[in-house]
Amino acid sequence: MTDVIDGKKVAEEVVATVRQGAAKLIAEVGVTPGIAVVIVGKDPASQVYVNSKSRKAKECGFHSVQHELPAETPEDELLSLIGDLNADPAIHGILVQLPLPKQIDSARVIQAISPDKDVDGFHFVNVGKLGTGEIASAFVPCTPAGSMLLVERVRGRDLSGLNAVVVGRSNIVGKPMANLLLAANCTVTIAHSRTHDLPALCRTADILVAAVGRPEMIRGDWVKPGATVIDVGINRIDAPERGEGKTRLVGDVAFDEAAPLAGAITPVPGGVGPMTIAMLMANTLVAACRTAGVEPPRF
Ligand SMILES: Nc1nc2c(c(=O)[nH]1)N[C@@H](CN(C=O)c1ccc(C(=O)N[C@@H](CCC(=O)O)C(=O)O)cc1)CN2
Repeated sequence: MTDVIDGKKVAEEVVATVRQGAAKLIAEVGVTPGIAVVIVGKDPASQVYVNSKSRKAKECGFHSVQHELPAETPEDELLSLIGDLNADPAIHGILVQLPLPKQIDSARVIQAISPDKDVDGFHFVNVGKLGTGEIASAFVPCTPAGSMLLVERVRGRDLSGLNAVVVGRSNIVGKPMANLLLAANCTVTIAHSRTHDLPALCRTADILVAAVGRPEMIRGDWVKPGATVIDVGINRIDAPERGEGKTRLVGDVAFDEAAPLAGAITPVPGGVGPMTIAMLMANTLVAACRTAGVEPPRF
């Protein structure tokens, strides 16, 4: 029987551990984990995500501040806010919601965040630590960190001897996910739009990670029987069968075709997505623990 991995449930478990860890840090050391969530503009999906992040932070017992800046905010104004947050001792984690409006250079903004407060794990220092296997002291990007936790639930922490194929080479998901799988001793291939015979390559994967952003691109006959399939895609498509103008979310994997072959598979919604926000809370607690010189819980 295929195991449909319940990302919501695992995310709730992570959040419960964070809540306990935060309560302990507050009670024993007097340090309240603090997060600043920054959004520029009014992209509706981004607004939903930042509101969820701020709400989840409060649920965890964090000090949480949300900065909502107008879409036309100049880059130097955002950089100045980041400078203030870097200097604020009550803030341990800074999150700038992506994408940013086009007048702002996202790379410059990310590199302006102190690596010690970079709970998104996008700063070169954290990218470099992950790439060189210094994972214990890095902040790992939330979506791949959460995806890895789901893989571990199915396969354990040591993935020696397993072939992993990551479809997608983004800095936010594909590359860090490949590094995490490599650190767990997988044999890893990163595939992308120029890869030849992608279906055949995917059929070699014991662990198949789809992070391409193309609705249902990965078909059922691309999946090796028994594989663990992690679908990172969140694509909104038209759903006329639900009524005029209706839409629905699908992943990068054709779930109905892939599920009968897979040993375990994440659904969309309810798979990797909820893990992203849970791991942001985990990274923020870790940031606060490091500042306080306290050992953080292991996730
Ligand atoms: N600074 C960042 N920006 C963005 C990140 C990020 O990690 N850091 N990731 C994405 C968006 N994102 C969080 O920011 C995110 C995406 C999806 C979900 C989620 O829970 N999805 C649900 C479905 C939600 C829905 O109904 O629309 C699911 O998959 O079950 C959480 C967070 C881009 N920007």
